[in-house]
Amino acid sequence: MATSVIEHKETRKNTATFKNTSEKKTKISVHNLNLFYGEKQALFDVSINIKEKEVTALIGPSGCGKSTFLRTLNRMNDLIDGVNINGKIVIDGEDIYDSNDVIKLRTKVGMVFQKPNLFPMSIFDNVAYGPRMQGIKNRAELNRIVEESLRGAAIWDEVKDRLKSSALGLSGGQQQRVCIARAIAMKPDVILMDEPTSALDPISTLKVEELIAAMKNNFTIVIVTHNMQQAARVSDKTAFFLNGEIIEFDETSKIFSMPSDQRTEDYVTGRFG
Ligand SMILES: Nc1ncnc2c1ncn2[C@@H]1O[C@H](COP(=O)(O)OP(=O)(O)OP(=O)(O)O)[C@@H](O)[C@H]1O
Repeated sequence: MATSVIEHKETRKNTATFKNTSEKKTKISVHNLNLFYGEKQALFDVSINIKEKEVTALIGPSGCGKSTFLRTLNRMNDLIDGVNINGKIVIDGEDIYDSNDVIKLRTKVGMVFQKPNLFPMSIFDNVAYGPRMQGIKNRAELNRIVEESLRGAAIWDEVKDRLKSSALGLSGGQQQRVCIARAIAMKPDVILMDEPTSALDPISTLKVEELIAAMKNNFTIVIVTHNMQQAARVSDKTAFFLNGEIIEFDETSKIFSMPSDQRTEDYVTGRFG
């Protein structure tokens, strides 16, 4: 009898612990977001809560608004003429469109693009570029940040003996990991990735995918991908976009095995897109 009470208590304790660790904080909260390129509406009433330290994949056919949505999260669309946005994007409790400090926002929400876009300078200078722009001049401090960031991007061992060489001499896959190191060097909370492996060979793709999986311990990651297997491999949650709307957003395992909407099912099973 006594044993069964203890067992019961143990079970309850374990359940409570499990519940606490599985409830992650919302990092990015998007409410009724609409975006127009001039007259043309590209996003329709998009609402989504993105959890901290998870990987969220954005999938959907070409032209459905995935990249447009991704770029709203660090206001990259502000750079495009004629863009109009309404709705709300709240990161850590602040509406990002309320502040004029876009530089602060882009420090907190970093970005990695489809093609590696390193500067024509050394590996070291590429990674140190952002911290230097922030005013860090101390050599030891810069050395530490560069090493830490390259380690964080799982490329330190490959480049540690050639930090002074041109970054453009690296392979495409290595360049993309240095781009990730360059993003990490700014100590962001969130990293946006727009099809980061679409220009890479399968082995480099695998390395970047492994890296993304490891990075979610430290960052909130939102990734646009056309590759269904990639979304299934790296992400915790998946949002399916169609014609500028989110049709379904759920656990990745559910989206790929038991989606609620027929259109999601048609897309993930390759019936269109
Ligand atoms: N700078 C722009 N000016 C005008 N229209 C744009 C601009 N960028 C994107 N669009 C339009 O907005 C819609 C959404 O495009 P977006 O690039 O966000 O889609 P996507 O889902 O990321 O596509 P893909 O998978 O092909 O990259 C498309 O109709 C596109 O033509």
